[in-house]
Amino acid sequence: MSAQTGAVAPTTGTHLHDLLGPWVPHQRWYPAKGREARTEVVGRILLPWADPEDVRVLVHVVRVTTAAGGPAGSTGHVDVVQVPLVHRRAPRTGPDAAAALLGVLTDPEGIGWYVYDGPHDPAYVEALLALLSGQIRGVALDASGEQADHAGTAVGHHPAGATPPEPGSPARVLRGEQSNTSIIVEPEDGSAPVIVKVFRTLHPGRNPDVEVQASLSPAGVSAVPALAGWVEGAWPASADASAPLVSGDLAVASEFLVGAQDAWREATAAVVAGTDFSERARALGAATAQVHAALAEQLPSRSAADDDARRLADGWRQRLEWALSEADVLADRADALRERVATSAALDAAALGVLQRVHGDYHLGQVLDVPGRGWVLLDFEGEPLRPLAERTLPDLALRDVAGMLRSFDYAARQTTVGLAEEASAEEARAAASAWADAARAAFCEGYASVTGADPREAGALLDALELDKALYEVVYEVRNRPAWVAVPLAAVDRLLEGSTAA
Ligand SMILES: Nc1ncnc2c1ncn2[C@@H]1O[C@H](COP(=O)(O)OP(=O)(O)O)[C@@H](O)[C@H]1O
Ligand SMILES: O=P(O)(O)O[C@H]1O[C@H](CO)[C@@H](O[C@H]2O[C@H](CO)[C@@H](O)[C@H](O)[C@H]2O)[C@H](O)[C@H]1O
Repeated sequence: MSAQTGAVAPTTGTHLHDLLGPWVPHQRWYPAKGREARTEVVGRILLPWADPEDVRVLVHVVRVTTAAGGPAGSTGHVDVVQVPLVHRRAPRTGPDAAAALLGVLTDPEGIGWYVYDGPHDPAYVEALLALLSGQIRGVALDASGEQADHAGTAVGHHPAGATPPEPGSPARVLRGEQSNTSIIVEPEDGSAPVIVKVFRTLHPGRNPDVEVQASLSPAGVSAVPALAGWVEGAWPASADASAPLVSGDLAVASEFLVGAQDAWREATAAVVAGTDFSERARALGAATAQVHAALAEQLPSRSAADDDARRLADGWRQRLEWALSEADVLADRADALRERVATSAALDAAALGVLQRVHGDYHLGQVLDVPGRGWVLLDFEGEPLRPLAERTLPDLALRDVAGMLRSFDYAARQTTVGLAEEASAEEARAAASAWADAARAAFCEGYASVTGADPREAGALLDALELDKALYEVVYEVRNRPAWVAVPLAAVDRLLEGSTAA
């Protein structure tokens, strides 16, 4: 559970793949965890910052092709990931240098290069800041390492009035559970600190995190961090020399919220201490409703049509089949789940109301408690396991409510994972359940205090969205944290038995 370099012994090789092959699968952001996959470098972008004779900052674009099959018969697919590396003629010194070393690469001239994980190497961080402030542009390299014809392969932007930190400002990689890799930059010249999120899985088109921050922060919405800049890139669609370029965002920079504490930590501390969280959950419900209102105002929104109802229902059915193919722990429940989803999928567009841009992967880890500012919502990228095109479609705001209700359940019940079957464990489970019920109810009340409608009135629709989320979570846990799969699995069972809506 770390965004830092995975613990892999450095290797040596004559091809970059010799180093990437053993290292990439151990990284937190590797999209094919636990499955058979092939990795292939399809593009390289040189960030011309350091002296290229001694230090080369290279962003590698790697295609990860996951094989079909596996224990539950999952379908294969392709992910494109960003792997920034720094190649150095001499080894780097410093506290985290050894941990960030992938290995030593010997080039065709017999010259050795020490290859480091970019976010943990100051040369990459400096180049990233130089990109953001427009001091450099990335340059595409072809397979032989020569400059390729493709223009504009990495270009930084920042909003008028924002001043990205100067290259060389002190920086550190955020440690913690993350799908991407974030670097906190705290300039010494008194200018505003920023957090730069380096996207790991790349997608064509505007990243929703960039889009949402660019729309909400100028509109004065303080419950979302201000945008400080972004880096747009272009990379070949495949390793074929004639492959067309695909463009999309490589990184986003936001104001760094100093002294903030995330809601997951606050909530889990409250569970452990047995403290009531209702007041905080109520405020979070109200903040969520306010951000939903701003998203509906700033980005496209419309009344749901019959097509939308069909799309939503198809989405639930597909999600269930995907979850069944990915997680064999669901196999025993397949019939009951198909029956439940078929019932929920008999939807009427009128019951859906308005569709709008939503957060899409809303949970307690996506919210910060900022001193003097209250709850601030982060990470509008949507679910990392869902295709990007789907994540930006107008959707039900209720999906985010369901996400946060699931998260209160997680916060409470993860404390009881692994407890033996004894009386004290039963008591702990009952206390966790009561805590979750109270937090879920308060969140809905807070939401209703802004919109005038309590999300629980949506009844079966809210349950269907929670079930959809819990199925996603089962797959997420199977892939990332198998010890926690019992948490969403218990929710699947409760939802199959009846409603769990608070
Ligand atoms: N603007 C910010 N200020 C302070 N901390 C932040 C900010 N943005 C993100 N973080 C921290 O980084 C963590 C990961 O950020 P997030 O955008 O959710 O990344 P990911 O998409 O990789 O999960 C958050 O949980 C939070 O602790
Ligand atoms: O990395 P992201 O924040 O984009 O989201 C992914 O990872 C989350 C875990 O960090 C995962 O959230 C699940 O676990 C949370 C507790 O760690 C819990 O609060 C959430 O309710 C639960 O969904 C999220 O699903 C995944 O997309």
